[in-house]
Amino acid sequence: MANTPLSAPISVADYRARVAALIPPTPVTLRPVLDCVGLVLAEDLPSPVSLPPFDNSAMDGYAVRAEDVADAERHAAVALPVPVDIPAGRTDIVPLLPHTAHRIMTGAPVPPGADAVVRVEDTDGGEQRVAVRAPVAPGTHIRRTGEDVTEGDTVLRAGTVLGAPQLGLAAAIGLAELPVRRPVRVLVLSTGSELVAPGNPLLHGQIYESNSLMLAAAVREIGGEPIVLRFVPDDVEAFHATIAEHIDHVDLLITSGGVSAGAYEVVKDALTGQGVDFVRVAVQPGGPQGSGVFKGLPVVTLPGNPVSAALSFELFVRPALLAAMGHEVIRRPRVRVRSAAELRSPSARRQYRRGHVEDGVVTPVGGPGSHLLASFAASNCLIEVPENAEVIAEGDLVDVLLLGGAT
Ligand SMILES: Nc1nc2c(c(=O)[nH]1)N[C@H]1C(S)=C(S)[C@@H](COP(=O)(O)OP(=O)(O)OC[C@H]3O[C@@H](n4cnc5c(N)ncnc54)[C@H](O)[C@@H]3O)O[C@H]1N2
Ligand code: MOO
Repeated sequence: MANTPLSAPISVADYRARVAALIPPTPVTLRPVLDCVGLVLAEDLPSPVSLPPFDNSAMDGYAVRAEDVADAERHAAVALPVPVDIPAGRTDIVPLLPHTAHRIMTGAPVPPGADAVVRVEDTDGGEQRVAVRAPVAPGTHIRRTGEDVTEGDTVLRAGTVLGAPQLGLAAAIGLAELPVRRPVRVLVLSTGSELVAPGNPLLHGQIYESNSLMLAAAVREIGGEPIVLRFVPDDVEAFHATIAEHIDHVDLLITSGGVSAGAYEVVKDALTGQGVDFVRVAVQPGGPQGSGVFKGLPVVTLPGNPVSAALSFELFVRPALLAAMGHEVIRRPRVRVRSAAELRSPSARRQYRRGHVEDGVVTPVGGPGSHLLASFAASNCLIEVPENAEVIAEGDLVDVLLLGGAT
């Protein structure tokens, strides 16, 4: 039985801060480079090597002294002996003697004594002797040591979000593992006796369970590791038994459903008086919320209506999880655009409507109902109607949060 009275509504900002305070930063761990995609670097990285590590050729051709081929022309080639062949990967050093050429491949070390590379296209391609048909200026087609990175330079700063170019750079300076904040581990649990796992037949009165999958996907989208516990029935003992075995291995428990004012509010019944506070946030959808620490485990209980659950995750949980993983940018991009339609919102509550923004104009998608998941799935932004606005007129400016996704 749910019997805790709901307290006065608290603001979106205050509730966001409350949830953020629940989830401490994850520990720093060393992970193989490829397992760091999307994670945040925890320490500055000085490069142990220069890049390039040695002067090397940018072209397949011949390493020469520029002065030896200064008179070369298309119809008056300069002929030079080719005593040495330098494929990429050759590690011994054979200096270039004046009036000779070394055949050299892209990426191979330029021999001491050479100051330019002639492209093979500007020669006859000879192997013992080469006819050079064009002059080159000193320095031509040589990639200098340290041109990209100087040994000891900080190449990646703590706080960098690691994508493909950053991970490529880490490998290029010889690192196999990186210090990162490990992904948050989030237990996702849906409740509700009406819920049926997708793939099974439905009886009248039942619906498919979708919140656990949606919330787990949202955790994964930001680089977290969800563990989905498919719904438990509206039964307090089953709820406690279900989470008991995971409680020591996760950073956060997210539940959906069972937090409003009805008679079978299992989440509320199981967690009231156990470190979790149930409150009302001045937002629509997503009003009924709960959060706290249960037996040492941070818990956020989201309302069950699918759009309420998704939006609550978006507003309160997502920024907290991103911050715990070391992200500095934890909010969605916000832009101010014109509304293509009139919007009505309850007073003293911030409303988030689903919308589609394009070319500076946002068009609402679907109504305000928190069961309208298809409208959410067809949106690319959230329209933020402030607490003090009950009507947004067509053509008025509104803030939208860019979600990406549907275009
Ligand atoms: N008398 C009142 N009734 C309600 C109030 C209220 O203030 N007074 N608040 C409403 C609001 S707002 C919301 S939001 C919901 C929140 O209720 P619960 O968190 O207890 O959620 P449920 O009742 O369990 O479910 C609500 C709705 O969502 C469907 N649902 C739940 N879980 C899932 C899931 N995992 N996958 C798909 N769909 C799910 C469920 O079948 C219900 O239709 O309470 C209002 N009522
Ligand atoms: O606040 Mo409920 O979360 O609107 O649907």
